[in-house]
Amino acid sequence: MTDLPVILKGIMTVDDAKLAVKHKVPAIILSNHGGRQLDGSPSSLEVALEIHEKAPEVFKQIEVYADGGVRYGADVLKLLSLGVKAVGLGRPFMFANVYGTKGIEKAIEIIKHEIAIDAANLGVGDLEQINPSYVQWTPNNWMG
Ligand SMILES: Cc1cc2nc3c(=O)[nH]c(=O)nc-3n(C[C@H](O)[C@H](O)[C@H](O)COP(=O)(O)O)c2cc1C
Repeated sequence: MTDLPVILKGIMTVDDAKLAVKHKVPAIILSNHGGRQLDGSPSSLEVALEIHEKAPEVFKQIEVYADGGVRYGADVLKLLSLGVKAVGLGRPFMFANVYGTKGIEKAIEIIKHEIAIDAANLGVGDLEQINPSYVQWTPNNWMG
């Protein structure tokens, strides 16, 4: 076994997020595994929004991370504003890797730049200060 913290990836419901809190899991990753498994499954942003609406305390009780479909700085900011602590990107780096290390470095540079200018345009000088008031949320249309 390992002494490293074990966290749960693939959380897709409010109830499962609450169960993770109950069992004192150190962190969860909201993820539909890049939407590759189940066509029509909600995005991690929609799941984050549902947690924000139904059990916002979860974001304070446990570290919540998210991945899936994050492509632009604004995608990162939307997730962070809901209380997500860290965001993952999968395929963008996989594709950037066609150009090797230089491609990965360029992809990091682009997303960092987008996060910075989008945060500045929002008037957020410090990402620690971002919160749900920065986004006008619309209802989640997922009917799963
Ligand atoms: C080729 C490929 C294989 C993957 N295999 C797994 C896997 O075995 N287990 C898993 O939890 N997620 C897997 N994922 C999902 C990633 O871990 C991650 O959640 C996803 O790629 C993030 O979404 P994005 O690619 O839209 O950024 C895979 C993704 C890709 C593209």
